[in-house]
Amino acid sequence: MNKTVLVAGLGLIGGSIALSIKQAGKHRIIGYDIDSSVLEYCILNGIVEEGLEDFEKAAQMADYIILAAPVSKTVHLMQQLNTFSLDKQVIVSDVSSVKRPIMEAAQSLTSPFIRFIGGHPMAGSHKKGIEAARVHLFENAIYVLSPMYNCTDDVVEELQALLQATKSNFMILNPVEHDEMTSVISHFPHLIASSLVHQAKNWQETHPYIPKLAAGGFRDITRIASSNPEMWQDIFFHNRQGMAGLLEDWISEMSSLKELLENGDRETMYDYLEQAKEYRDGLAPKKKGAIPAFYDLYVDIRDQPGALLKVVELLASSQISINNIEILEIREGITGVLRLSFPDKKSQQDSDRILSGKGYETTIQE
Ligand SMILES: NC(=O)c1ccc[n+]([C@@H]2O[C@H](COP(=O)([O-])OP(=O)(O)OC[C@H]3O[C@@H](n4cnc5c(N)ncnc54)[C@H](O)[C@@H]3O)[C@@H](O)[C@H]2O)c1
Ligand SMILES: O=C(O)C(=O)C[C@]1(C(=O)O)C=C[C@@H](O)C=C1
Repeated sequence: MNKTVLVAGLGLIGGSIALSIKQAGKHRIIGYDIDSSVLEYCILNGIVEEGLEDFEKAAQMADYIILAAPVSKTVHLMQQLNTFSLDKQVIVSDVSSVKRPIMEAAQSLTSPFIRFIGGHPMAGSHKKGIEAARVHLFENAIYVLSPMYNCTDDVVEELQALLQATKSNFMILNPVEHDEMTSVISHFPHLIASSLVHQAKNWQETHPYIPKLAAGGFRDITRIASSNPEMWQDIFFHNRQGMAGLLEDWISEMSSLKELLENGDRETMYDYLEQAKEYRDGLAPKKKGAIPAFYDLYVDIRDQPGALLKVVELLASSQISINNIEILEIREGITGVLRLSFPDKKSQQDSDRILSGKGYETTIQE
């Protein structure tokens, strides 16, 4: 009989994990969420086989539990789990963006039936909720696991076998290493993105055309400021010491930059920008990591009605599969460029050849 996976918290992340496990077809999936309309949606759309409003009952049915609520709520769910009467081993994991509070809560788990392995899939979106869940969300992403001391290798391997359905790449990290690195590469950039938006908003009071001038650059660097405030305040709260430390670094870096600007030192400024470019270019999507491993091709489709359909048809007729399509606007409401993401370099290059052969202006993302 198939083992049962309980996903508790069926939003963007829990929903995406449930969808990928369901697609792999090896487990029975049940769901628990504090919001009954989310459970209804999941049942209606076949994301879970059963939705339960009683967490204890759901936990008793499960062989695996994935906790996918906001960080504070996940800590609370872990405390609840510890009081439940369980009668068989259950492997429990979470998806929280901060690991220290989770692993501290894990140390207080006294139930002999629970094996806890912290988890964090390093992919997501600025969207929230079950409607935003996607089966391929974690494909090629890093999935961090932090096993508790009482987890033997076979328990970790068993969880990995389940999460293999997400097609992500596992990395074992301790919670301290995890939090230090995600602070730099995920949490702090979010804080800065929000602060840039506030700066623009303040300037708008005296410069009313600011929003009209907000072009690609501002939109790219502030996309994540459109994320779920509830989730992010929780992350910042649980990682407030890390954030404060990074803010100190940042303020000192900004002071040096200010000096550089005031001194009009063009050569040093050039080096500063060049070094940043080199490092950023080295994070190219094809290198697996925080940025998903896709091979992108940009196709100019301005003034070409029906171009999306034509492009897809051309590639489909050559049996090329596309991982993702995004229509990038050159200006608000004006379609400019298609970003096509492919699973491998060959598909990217073949598509480039086919489309440029048909007169499309294409650019490969290096
Ligand atoms: N959004 C991202 O990009 C991202 C990426 C990786 C990890 N995470 C982590 O994933 C977790 C969930 O984030 P999300 O983006 O899926 O949020 P979300 O808002 O899309 O979904 C959260 C879900 O949890 C449910 N929920 C809230 N409290 C609950 C409780 N006490 N019991 C059961 N269900 C409860 C909500 O009803 C909702 O359906 C967070 O811990 C976050 O740190 C988020
Ligand atoms: O792509 C986004 O919008 C995200 O913010 C995803 C992102 C990140 O890369 O920082 C956000 C939080 C997570 O815990 C993991 C991934």
